[in-house]
Amino acid sequence: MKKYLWRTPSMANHGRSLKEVMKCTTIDDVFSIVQKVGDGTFGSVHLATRKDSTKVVAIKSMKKKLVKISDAARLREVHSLLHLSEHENIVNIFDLYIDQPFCLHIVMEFLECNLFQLINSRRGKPFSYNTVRDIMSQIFQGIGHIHANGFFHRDMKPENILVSPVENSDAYKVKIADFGLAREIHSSPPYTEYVSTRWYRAPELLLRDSCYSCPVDIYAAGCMAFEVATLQPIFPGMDDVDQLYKICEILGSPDEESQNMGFGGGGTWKQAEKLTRELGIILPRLAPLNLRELFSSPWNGAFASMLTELLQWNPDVRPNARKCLELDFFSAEEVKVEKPTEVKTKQVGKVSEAQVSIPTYSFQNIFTKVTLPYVADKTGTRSSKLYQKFHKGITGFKRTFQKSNKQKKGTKTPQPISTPVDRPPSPFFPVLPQIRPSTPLNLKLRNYMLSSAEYNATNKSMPMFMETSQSAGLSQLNDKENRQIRRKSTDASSLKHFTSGARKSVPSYSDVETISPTTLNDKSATLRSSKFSGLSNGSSRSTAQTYSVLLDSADWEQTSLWEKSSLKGNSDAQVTKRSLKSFKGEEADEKGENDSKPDLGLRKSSILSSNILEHDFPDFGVTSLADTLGVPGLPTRSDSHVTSQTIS
Ligand SMILES: Nc1ncnc2c1ncn2[C@@H]1O[C@H](COP(=O)(O)OP(=O)(O)OP(=O)(O)O)[C@@H](O)[C@H]1O
Repeated sequence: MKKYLWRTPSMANHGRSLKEVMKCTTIDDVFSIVQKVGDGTFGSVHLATRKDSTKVVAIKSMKKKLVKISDAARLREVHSLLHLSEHENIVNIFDLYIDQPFCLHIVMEFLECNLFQLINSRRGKPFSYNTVRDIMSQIFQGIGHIHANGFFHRDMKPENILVSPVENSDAYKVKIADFGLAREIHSSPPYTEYVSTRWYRAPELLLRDSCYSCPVDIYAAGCMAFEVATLQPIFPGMDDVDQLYKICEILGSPDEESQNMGFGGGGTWKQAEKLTRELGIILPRLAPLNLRELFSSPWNGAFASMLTELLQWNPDVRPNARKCLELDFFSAEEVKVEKPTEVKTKQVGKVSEAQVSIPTYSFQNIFTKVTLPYVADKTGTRSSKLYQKFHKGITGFKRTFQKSNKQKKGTKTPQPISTPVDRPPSPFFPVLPQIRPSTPLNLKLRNYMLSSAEYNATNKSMPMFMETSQSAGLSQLNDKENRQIRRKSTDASSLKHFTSGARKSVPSYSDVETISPTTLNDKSATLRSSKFSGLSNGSSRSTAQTYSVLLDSADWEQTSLWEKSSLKGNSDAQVTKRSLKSFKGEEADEKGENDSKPDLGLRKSSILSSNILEHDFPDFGVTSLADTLGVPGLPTRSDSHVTSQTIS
């Protein structure tokens, strides 16, 4: 069947409406598809060339078919693209095409990779101070333009920032892409509460405030600034609860008492109390870490101050994009550094008694154990290589694999480290093994786990994170299925409330609920009691200690092996697998019930809440479960959770 296309007139003049679409020829007549360069929740992106010229473009083909042509105008992405004027830090759109079964194609300028791929390609080698500044400045200029045009993006994350190296320089051209969630500032709230990717989700979104606006983009930019400088995410939460906990650990809790216990935290935010009460959760009371103390020079100056400004709990006090560009970080004179400055962090001294232990926040640790057999390019310049290869007519790029100089004769060639399962290998850069993020939480959890083992050995009950007996916490807001799961778990359990301000006996949490494993009559109880039976008697302490030592060693291969063997013979292996599948939303997918991929994070959060074990010990629980199935047990970046792309 011959497919016809409709296309808009040139997008050079923005502000046109889709009524002007024109019927034209088939897409194959216009473009030659070279290869796939990206795959997101809503669209797959291909590198292509126009047949009538050598022009290189990227074509994003939306996965969901339109029912009728006019539906295209209702898509957020199209709506915002049609209304945004051109800007050098916003990806430029050339044309929109709709073919006959009403599939929408967005033809746009092609950039070599996204910021996440660029960060990965650094293989642990930090960008220079000036490069970080340049990248962030372009991001803020782009955000400023979006906001000035009356929109906010709502899904700022490294994957949605496109980057191309500038020829003959170590600078990058940076452009914001993916307006699939963009919303008009002056549209009336309430807005969808569940938007944006978790790691970059602002506190107001995490706490389900339905009246949010541009500051969500500023907060996300703050998270990205940290990531560009340190090459690792600042808050890699495994679910929404874990996300909030990680934020509290670094920014301190948003109440006055906690903020007064340290310096340079995320400030106070009165609204948090109301929102948490409505959600039925209690935030842990943690003192802030002083971001300035985390970094070494020159990062501990204007850069750390900028982070403190951007990552504020209260959205109303976060600076707008224009003010961000006026911050010292951008206005200071160029920092002359011969070599890229490593973002080294040092151990922070005790801030207050409220913090049981303040961990060493060392970025160095996570890089030392990883062998990296891939090389990107001997010269380090990628742009020219890409275009050279491209123009020679090579349609696919093979990753180069080089023998290490240090390799001894006769030893085996190191094998490439497998790439993360949720991310296709980048065609341009080597994809590095997913490096286990290291935040203070890991260490805290270790301490918590050990102390909990000790605690449980005497009390024979498990602490439950953050939920009150009256509420189902964050999970309560989720879909019917999750409410059922929650009810099952709550009904079956006898919840007993006890408060313990003594964080030394049950570390990390101020208000803790206990739930007896013996009274839980569901799968999660079986799972949990079998999994943690070890922790409540003497022998299991050594298991926890072994695990702790392994984690300390940062030898993830050994740790993973140990985790696997510790699960061996577990009669609940099937339940475990099912549990993981359901938290990944796979069961629903298999049944075709999860078409629009709604609320995976909440689903996960909810199921984790009902299973409790992963909540209490994310490292212990989730990593083991995931490794059993052969998938990385890390919080994944792939969960961009949105309910709908159409304008409601
Ligand atoms: N213009 C472009 N040039 C090069 N690569 C691109 C371009 N646009 C998108 N990509 C690549 O494709 C990936 C997916 O694109 P995009 O984020 O627009 O899709 P999506 O379905 O909206 O994703 P998400 O799951 O974040 O909603 C990006 O992360 C990027 O790597």
